[in-house]
Amino acid sequence: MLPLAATARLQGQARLAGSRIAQRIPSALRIASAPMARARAFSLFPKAAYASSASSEKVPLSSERYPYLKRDPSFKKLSQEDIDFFTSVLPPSAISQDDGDLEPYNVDWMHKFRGQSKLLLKPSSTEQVSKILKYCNDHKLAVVPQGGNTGLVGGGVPVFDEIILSTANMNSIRSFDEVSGALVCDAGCILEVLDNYLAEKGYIMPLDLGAKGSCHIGGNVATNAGGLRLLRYGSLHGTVLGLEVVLADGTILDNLSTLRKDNTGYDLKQLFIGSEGTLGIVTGVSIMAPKRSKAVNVALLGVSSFEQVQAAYKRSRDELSEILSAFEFFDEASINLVKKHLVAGNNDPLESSHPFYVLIETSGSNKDHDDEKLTQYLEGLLTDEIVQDGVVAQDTTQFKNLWSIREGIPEACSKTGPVYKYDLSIPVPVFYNMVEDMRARLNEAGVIGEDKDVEAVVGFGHIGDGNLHLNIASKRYSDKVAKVIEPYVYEWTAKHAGSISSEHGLGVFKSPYLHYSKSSNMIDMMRRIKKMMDPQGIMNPYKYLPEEKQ
Ligand SMILES: O=C(O)CC[C@@H](O)C(=O)O
Ligand SMILES: [Zn+2]
Repeated sequence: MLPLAATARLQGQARLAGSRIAQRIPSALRIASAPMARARAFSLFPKAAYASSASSEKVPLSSERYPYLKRDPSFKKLSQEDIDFFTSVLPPSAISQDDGDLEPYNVDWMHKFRGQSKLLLKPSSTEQVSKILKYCNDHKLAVVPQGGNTGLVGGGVPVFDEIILSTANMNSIRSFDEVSGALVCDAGCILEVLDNYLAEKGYIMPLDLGAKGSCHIGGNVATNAGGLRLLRYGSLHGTVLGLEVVLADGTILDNLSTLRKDNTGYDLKQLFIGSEGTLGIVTGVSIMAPKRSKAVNVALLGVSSFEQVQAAYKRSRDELSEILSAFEFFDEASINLVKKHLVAGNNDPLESSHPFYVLIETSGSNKDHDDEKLTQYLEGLLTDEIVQDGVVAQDTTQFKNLWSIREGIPEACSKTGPVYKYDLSIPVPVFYNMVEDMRARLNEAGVIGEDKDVEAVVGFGHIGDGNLHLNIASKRYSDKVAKVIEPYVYEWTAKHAGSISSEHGLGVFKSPYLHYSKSSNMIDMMRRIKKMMDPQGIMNPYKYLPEEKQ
């Protein structure tokens, strides 16, 4: 078997019969270094943190954009007495009433949602969180919990004058068990910091997101973040072992268990995973870290149709199943935006453009074995003309560069202005019909183009998780555009028995549409749970559950 380097550049040769494959590989060998040099050009943009470069000044108030939202008059307005109480609990450095300080906490990173909070609290212990919530509950002061503020549905920023309770000062690792891999940490630990800590010990965080440099693990849990390797490690509903949560009335639910198996009573932690801060604040997390793989490979492939993307995925499950750790796809419109907005020059790791791209990652324990498996798989795809072209990363820099293209898509989409973002769970065979339908609808409405409201309609996502990301990158908000997209996108999803949010959650953006994915009995049950756990409704109001019709 040829070493992996031999397939560093895989050139599709449509007329090549299977028996002549051996002749093709040596020719691939000869050009192995050239495309990788091009791939290096993709390292030019920072991706350590999600950061929007545009000014946040022009972001309209959420209450203006969503006029149906009305401040609940039963919530108390802040008084000096309240400030005096918080000053007795927290040091001065952990309290801010300054509009300038509050700006990045009032506005989400996409610059789509703006709240009007006048108070930011940054407790550093669970006891402080408990005292704050008890006080807020007793005085009916509304609270929005906030982690790294990388959410995509306006769930982590206030709508009106809710007090912002940030977990930024709660960032200690409490314990790590090097035998079982159980990690216990504060909610405000940054995902990437945790992953780097575990890397030194030969472990890995079981989730990975483009926002890893900024997002907090508590926020990940509260939103049930999915990410790039859910295919391999499963969802947080499986990997979280225990949680410490402060309830609305200040009660501390201490369940930072590190047990893998615990069959005693209702599994309450599951209720908080994905509850978006509406039932309580996650202050501590216990999570199962898997062993870090010793051999990791990444390949980027150019594919001519979405049918072929599916064929490549199906085959990867047959041929790479035990080492497959990510299978992502994106369309040409996605890479075009990355090239236009994030990469200097018009570099491309592949020789020419393709309608679709697939990024495959394998993570195993035996490099030779994995190289051989991946090589066989890629050769098969080429022989059967499932892919047209491809590169395999040869070192860590190239590995990062290839991932940067995929991880850079959300940032590239937001470069010219607001993005209409949809994260849909729908059957993979109809994935791309959604994107094409939407493109056709917007074209027909005459809103796509250079001097029009919409810059591009892009489709990408986690094929292995059945999760499509549909992004409509725009230059400005427009009612006309919004009406072409919604409620069509939700109706279409419901028609295909899908979910209107596969991983980003509901927040303020999707809560009115919950009925497209959940029955009225289920929504009713959710309301009852909310009322039982937060009878005053102080926890992250105006979000998650649709407004109750009076
Ligand atoms: O911005 C998006 O629509 C997707 C963000 C994230 O879930 C991703 O998969 O990159
Ligand atoms: Zn995603």
